Amino acid sequence: MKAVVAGAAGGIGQPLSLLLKACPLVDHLSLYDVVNTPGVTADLSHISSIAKIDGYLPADDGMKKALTGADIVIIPAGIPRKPGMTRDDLFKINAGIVRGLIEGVAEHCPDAFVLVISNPVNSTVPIAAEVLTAAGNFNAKKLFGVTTLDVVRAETFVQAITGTKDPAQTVIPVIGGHSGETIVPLFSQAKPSVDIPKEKLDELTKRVQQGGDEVVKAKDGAGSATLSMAYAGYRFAERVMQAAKGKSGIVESTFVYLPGVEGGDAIAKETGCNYFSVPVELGKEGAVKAHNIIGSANEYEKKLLQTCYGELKGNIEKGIDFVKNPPQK
Ligand SMILES: NC(=O)C1=CN([C@@H]2O[C@H](COP(=O)(O)OP(=O)(O)OC[C@H]3O[C@@H](n4cnc5c(N)ncnc54)[C@H](O)[C@@H]3O)[C@@H](O)[C@H]2O)C=CC1
Ligand SMILES: O=C([O-])CC(=O)C(=O)O
Repeated sequence: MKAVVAGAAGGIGQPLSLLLKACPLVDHLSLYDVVNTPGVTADLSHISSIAKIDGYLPADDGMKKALTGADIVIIPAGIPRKPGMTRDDLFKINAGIVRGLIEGVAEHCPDAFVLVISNPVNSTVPIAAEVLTAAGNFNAKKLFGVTTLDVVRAETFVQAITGTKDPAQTVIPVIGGHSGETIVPLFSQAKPSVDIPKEKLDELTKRVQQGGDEVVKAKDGAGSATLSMAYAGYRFAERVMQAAKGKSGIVESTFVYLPGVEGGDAIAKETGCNYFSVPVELGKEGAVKAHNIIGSANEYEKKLLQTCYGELKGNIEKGIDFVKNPPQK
């Protein structure tokens, strides 16, 4: 299993690379960034784990060297938010960064699983799909927008109510997109079920929707969530790798191109969105089945979903348009 982190020297990239270096599922870890990869690579190379490690800068065909032979590419490259910004404000810079990296994926490792962390995820995943389609090798089963941090936050924040010892034992689907009101936690579908007092539900839901803002505000100009994102990104990557190696029964909420995944068409029809985060069953080939749990949402959640659809559709169209009608320089 060769794993690549693109944006490896950044706030997310470094701790994510650390977790992957220590992961027994990874045989070879390649780091890619436009700055500082030699230092991060040298540092991690002293860790006595299985994974062999190398790192590259753009010079001397660095992207090609990093991506060639990759089985999984995780992308946290791009600028993070500062207070007062929305994720959509990152589009101008990050859209081009993701497009460039995905062009590299299409050329050097078209069969790899691709996990997009770079914001705005609601638009960068459609960008990735369009670039891969234009290159003639888009496989929707292998392209994922990483929305695991929303799930991790829901698990964590609900603990104040459930009082469970281990928050990760409560599974809460978080569906929709990855920004503000497009993030829809379905606490009614928690397993085991949780009983949330009516007066606390709104506050809890908003905290999950605005979890990113909470960290941006606390970091006060020094960026957004990096450590919790590295944890969440690693958790999702680990599950994709476990499924690829044959482990069955893994289901994770992730942002996928619905028409390309079994069971996705009905969800796309119902939501009017071709890209949506839903619980997805993972297998050797990637996303093998999208679970439609929208019908089970309660009235409160259905209202949240109605708000989600309109904004998400606009974000998706913006990403598609960026590739189909590139802005003039
Ligand atoms: N999906 C999610 O849940 C989350 C997404 N994010 C997003 O992740 C992205 C990264 O955040 P941070 O690590 O905090 O930012 P950062 O600025 O600390 O790191 C980004 C890294 O990307 C590198 N980079 C820039 N252009 C590149 C290119 N063309 N090729 C390779 N590397 C390139 C930079 O040199 C830098 O090292 C942001 O867009 C942020 O909004 C952050 C938290 C959660
Ligand atoms: O809020 C941000 O900009 C970073 C992010 O996506 C998150 O923490 O969920």
